[in-house]
Amino acid sequence: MPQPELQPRTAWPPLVTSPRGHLVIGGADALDLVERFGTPLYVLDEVAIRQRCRAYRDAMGDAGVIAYAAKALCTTAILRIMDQEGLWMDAVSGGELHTALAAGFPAGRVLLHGNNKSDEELRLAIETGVGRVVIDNFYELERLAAMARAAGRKVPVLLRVAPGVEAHTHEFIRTGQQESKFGFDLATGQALAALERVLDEPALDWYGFHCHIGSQILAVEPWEQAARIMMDLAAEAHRRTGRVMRELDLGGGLGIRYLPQDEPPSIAETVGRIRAAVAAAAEERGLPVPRLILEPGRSIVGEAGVTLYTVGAVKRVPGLAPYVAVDGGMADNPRYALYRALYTAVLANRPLDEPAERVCLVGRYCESGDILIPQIDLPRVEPGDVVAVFSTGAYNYSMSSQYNRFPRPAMVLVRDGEAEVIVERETYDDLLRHDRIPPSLAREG
Ligand SMILES: Cc1ncc(COP(=O)(O)O)c(C=O)c1O
Ligand SMILES: N[C@@H](CCCC[NH3+])C(=O)O
Repeated sequence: MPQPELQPRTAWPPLVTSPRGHLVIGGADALDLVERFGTPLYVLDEVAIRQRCRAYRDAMGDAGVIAYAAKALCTTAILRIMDQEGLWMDAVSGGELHTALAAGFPAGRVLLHGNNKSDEELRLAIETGVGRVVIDNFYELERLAAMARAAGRKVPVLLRVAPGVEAHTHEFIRTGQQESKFGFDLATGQALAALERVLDEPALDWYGFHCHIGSQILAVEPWEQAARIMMDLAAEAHRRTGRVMRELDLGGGLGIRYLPQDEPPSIAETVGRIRAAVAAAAEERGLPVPRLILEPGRSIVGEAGVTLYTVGAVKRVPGLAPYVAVDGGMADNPRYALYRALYTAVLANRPLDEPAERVCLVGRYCESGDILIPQIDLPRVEPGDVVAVFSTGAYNYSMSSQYNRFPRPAMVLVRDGEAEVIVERETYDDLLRHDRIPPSLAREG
């Protein structure tokens, strides 16, 4: 049988090894983490997260604010870090807002998103005084206005617009196209109609427009294009209403490195070029430069995360790439199943060994699509090896499930070799927490 040509061991992520020859994450020996906390284990490098927060803040300077998109990874400890780093936060549900409040995150620095916000969510936003409600549609606009009036509040708002920018990313994570479910349509004039309605409403305080073009974007041009489109809208709004847009929110979406060959633009370059594009577009249209808001999620926490798994069964069939099954899978990382997203990995217990075979890394869920990495070159894998999958900090835990009744993994935060649990490993009893056997099913006798 012809053997595939194996890729040499990757130089990225820069592999740091311990004196025992194991992978080091945030100064900690990965095998020590496994011994203490078990697998599967989400490991987050605190220093890497804080560095990215600072890179964003430094690049933004006094031009605006960075609102961490909590959908990428939302736990109280993570939001505490975002608060300490002086970021705002983008919450997309009552649950994320509740998590923020539980973490002591100031409501005044929260933006509330959502294309179908419930009355309860709008009420919570009004009562807690969130910094901005990003209105998505007319139905929400009228309900928010009525609730704000009833509460005697003036609610600060942004209007979300579908700008018609096509970002080159998976269609399921593209959001800026005209036919998107999110936001007021630009082409048919709905965005301006919404603005006129908001300006008529004393209980709503209009700050500006918002758009988000997609996620895992690896070029800056789509934001530059969005900046021009949104400033055209601001100019038209000014002509029609005489009102100046004070803020422009261009959403999140900067991509990260999942594979060695991925080359996302840096945070500094991305924010610098977006700032320049907004300033130039404002000047060309004779408008003041609006305060800029960006909402990065993945690019803050994605590369800071590594998931550790223990290898169990290895199925070797002549003529087929071996299946290497680990003790997690699509329920802790559904991104291959959802988007065919690719990852890279090493054996954490011997990361410097040269690859010896091309394997398919699968999970333990009862689905053939339960694949973590369809093809990866690894040293000859044995049961008991520990696999480290890189760049799992974003949209892994936040999209995890208890499918097949496997409890969710724990999450630890590491810094300078010290590890602390920030999400406890779920137990079998946790799986039963919301189950009820109703009286009609109670056993007789
Ligand atoms: C409105 C909005 N803002 C911010 C984000 C964060 O995106 P990312 O994690 O790609 O930076 C998203 C998700 O794509 C979003 O829908
Ligand atoms: N969940 C997606 C990104 C969608 C972001 C939310 N608008 C992912 O894992 O890539």
